[in-house]
Formats: sequence, structure tokens, C-alpha cells
Amino acid sequence: MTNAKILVIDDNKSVLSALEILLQFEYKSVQTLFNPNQISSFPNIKDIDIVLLDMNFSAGVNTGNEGLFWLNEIKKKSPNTSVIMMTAYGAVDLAVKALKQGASDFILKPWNNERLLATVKSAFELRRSKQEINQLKKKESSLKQVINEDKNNIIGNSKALINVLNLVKKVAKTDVNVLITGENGTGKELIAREVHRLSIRKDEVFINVDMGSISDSLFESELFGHVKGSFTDAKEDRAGKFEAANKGSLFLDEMGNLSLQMQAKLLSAIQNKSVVRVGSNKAMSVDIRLICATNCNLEKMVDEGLFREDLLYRINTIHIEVPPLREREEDILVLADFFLNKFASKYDKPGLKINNLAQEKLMEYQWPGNIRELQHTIERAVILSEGAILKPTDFLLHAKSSNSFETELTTLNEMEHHMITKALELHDGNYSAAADQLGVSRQTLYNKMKKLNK
Ligand SMILES: Nc1ncnc2c1ncn2[C@@H]1O[C@H](COP(=O)(O)OP(=O)(O)OP(=O)(O)O)[C@@H](O)[C@H]1O
Repeated sequence: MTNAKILVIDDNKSVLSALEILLQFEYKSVQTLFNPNQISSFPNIKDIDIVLLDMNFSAGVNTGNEGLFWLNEIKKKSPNTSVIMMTAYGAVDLAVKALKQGASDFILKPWNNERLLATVKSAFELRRSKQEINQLKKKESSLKQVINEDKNNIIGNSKALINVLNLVKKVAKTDVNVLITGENGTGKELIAREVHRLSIRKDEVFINVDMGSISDSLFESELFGHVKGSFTDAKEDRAGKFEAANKGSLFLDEMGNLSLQMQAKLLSAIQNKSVVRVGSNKAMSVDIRLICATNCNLEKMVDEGLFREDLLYRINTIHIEVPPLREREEDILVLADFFLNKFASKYDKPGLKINNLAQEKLMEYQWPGNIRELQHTIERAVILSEGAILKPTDFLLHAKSSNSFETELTTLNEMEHHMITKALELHDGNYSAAADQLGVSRQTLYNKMKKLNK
């Protein structure tokens, strides 16, 4: 027995009782109305799943207009109830009119029992699917809201960041493909989400794919989907990321890690604006806004034959470069404060402050890992802190360098040589100041320089 509520409205009592008997075998609740005027006072019409509605009520009149009138009344009170029209004077144009005005289907009298039951059954299934779709839509939109609220907290007021955000504002609405470059941890993903949030697609999904973590063998299935049985682990049909992002934005991170073979497959999907699931031969069109990101120099990779030039042209209609944190010093303490508050509340340590010396230490550091490193450094300091004031020793920083020359130094002598040169440059050749900065006496500095033949 199906758990559905049916209402039959007809001015012929023998029709009402025949349908009541027939439908009661299949459906849990069957109610009848002899006079359609009772619709307005009918309790809980919104709970009714299916209405079977006669088209002609006044004796002698058979234009069907009464039925259309009551159809509208029911739809006004309960838009999601399915209404099946019944008439003894079946005419295609009347059926089309009723369907156009929102009826789900049409039955001719005298009816065939089996056909009538099949019509009611499919109308009920349609109603159930519509209810599920509505619920899913509500869920989806609240999830999207959570995602958008959570991720778009771009902190900082440096000129470099403001320039980036201004560019984002300009390009977001245009729907062109965007390439975001910058060192690791500079906030490329955050910028990509901002492009989406300010775009015409903001109410649709933002799908994020880390290209660096997808193996060549799973690339097509992950991005384009697969059909059941197309390979051993394909237990059921699955949509790929392109399909999932349809109507929204697709963010492809770590683009520099793609093999040439994968680049070719990606290019074809982008060019054709369609994908073919693995194991299928049917192309499905997709409407996506592509946002790509990388910390690699793709132009250089093109010169070296490691990246396809045609793919680069496709993805970088607009190029946004996110500057490293060391080039936007004004943001360091603002971000540090932001993360301090965030983690102080997360770890229940209210009122934490960073003292001046510690602030200086944070300002002087080069932040090779950029904002992600700053975030982790503050989190670690908050977790390990014992007092309310965070001091320099609370911040564990790596050697003060991020530049490749320094990280390439291999011997202690090379390192000493480099540090002494840097200190002298910084203090315009003043030995005492340089020695002070290096934490050695003036004499030790002389001795070391002699040893290094400086
Ligand atoms: N301006 C900012 N304000 C607040 N948080 C930021 C900002 N920029 C980056 N972050 C945070 O720093 C972390 C790293 O940012 P994100 O993942 O966007 O960087 P990325 O450049 O994409 O890194 P990767 O290249 O490693 O993928 C994230 O937790 C992000 O929320």
C-alpha cells in the first residue's frame, strides 16, 4: 500500500464511489468531494499528493472551463499537489490547455482501471521526485552559503593585495578563464573563491581539484567521470568534476604538475566545452568557468617543452599574480592579529597579545611559506603559549631566508661567507654593526673574514 493522499472531486456520486473503491486498494488515504466549492474550505489541501479533478461540474455545460478554474484554485493553494484532469468529453485541445495550466495528466471517462492506476502512480512518483529535488535544492543552497561565508575572509590592506582584489573585481563578472599564479601559501585558492563569489555564477558550485594529487591513470575518470563497468573499480556510474561543476566554477589547482598526456585531454575538454565519461561514447556539454592556479612558471615550462602552449593560451585569458607575503609587509601584522584571534578563540586562550619584539621578529622574517606558514606559526605559538603575552621565543621560525641562493648553499663556510657579506651590505660596511647583528664580537668577525679570505 502506497503512503499517499488522494482526493477525488466529481459531481457524479457513482464516479466518486467507484474511484474510491478502486484507489483504496493501492493508496492509504482516499477522500472524495461532491462539490468543488468545498475546495476552499478543505482542510490541509497542501498535504494532498494527487487530486483527480472532473472538468465539468454544472449540468449541461461541458466547456471544461469549470475544471480549469478549479485546477487554478488548487494550484494557488498547493502548487506542489499533482492534479489529474478527468473528462467524458475528451478533446486534445482541452487536455493541452489543462497541462499548460499545471495539470500533471489527463484521463478520459469511461476509464480503464489499469490505465487510471498507472496514471495516478506516475503522477505520484513525479510529485515525490519534485519534493526530493526541492529538498536537495534547499540543502545545496545552504551548503553553498556556508562555503562562501567560510572561505572569503581575505585579510590585508597592502597596496599589492588591494591591486589584486581590484583586478579580481574587474574580471570576476566577465566569465573569462583566469590563471592565478604565486608562491605556495600566498592565497591563490582564496583568490579563486573570490573570483567565483563575485561572478554571475556565485549561486552555483565552486569545485576544487588538486591536479597534483591525481594520478595519470585516474585523471580521466576523476575529471570526466565514468560509466559502470568501464574498469575494475567502476562499480557504478559517476560524474566527473567537470560535470559536477556545470553552471559553476571549476578550480584546477597545481596546474604545473600535469603530464603532457593529461594536458592534451584537458585541452580537448576545454576546447569542446564537453566531456565523455570513461567507457561511454556520448559527449556531454558542460558550462563552466575555469579558474586555474599554479606556483610554476608556465611560460618557462612552455619554452622547455613541459607545458602545451595552446593549453596555456586557453587558461590564461586573464592572469592574476598573487605577491608573496614578503612583498606586502603591511599585511604581516594584520594577518598575525587575525590568526591570533582565530586560534585564541579556537584553543580557548582569550586576551593573547604579541609583544613588540615578537612583532619585529615576524616583520623581519621572509616567510618562504607565505600566509600558510604565518598561520601555522601563530597557531603553534598559541597552543604552546603559557602567558598572555607572546614573546619572540614563542615563534619558531626557520632560517631567515627564502631566496634560492641561500637554500642552495651547501657548506658551513659558504653559509658564513654569505651571512657576513649580507650583514656588511646591510650596515654599509660598518664592522661593529655587522658583528652585532651576527651575534659575534668584532674580533671574531675579523678572524672569520680572514679565514674566508674576504
Ligand atoms: N589574505 C588572506 N587572509 C586570510 N587568510 C589567508 C589569506 N591568504 C591566504 N590565507 C590562508 O592561508 C592558507 C593558504 O592559502 P591558499 O590555500 O589559498 O594558498 P595557495 O596559494 O592556494 O597555496 P598552494 O599553492 O599551496 O595551494 C589558507 O588557510 C588561507 O585561508
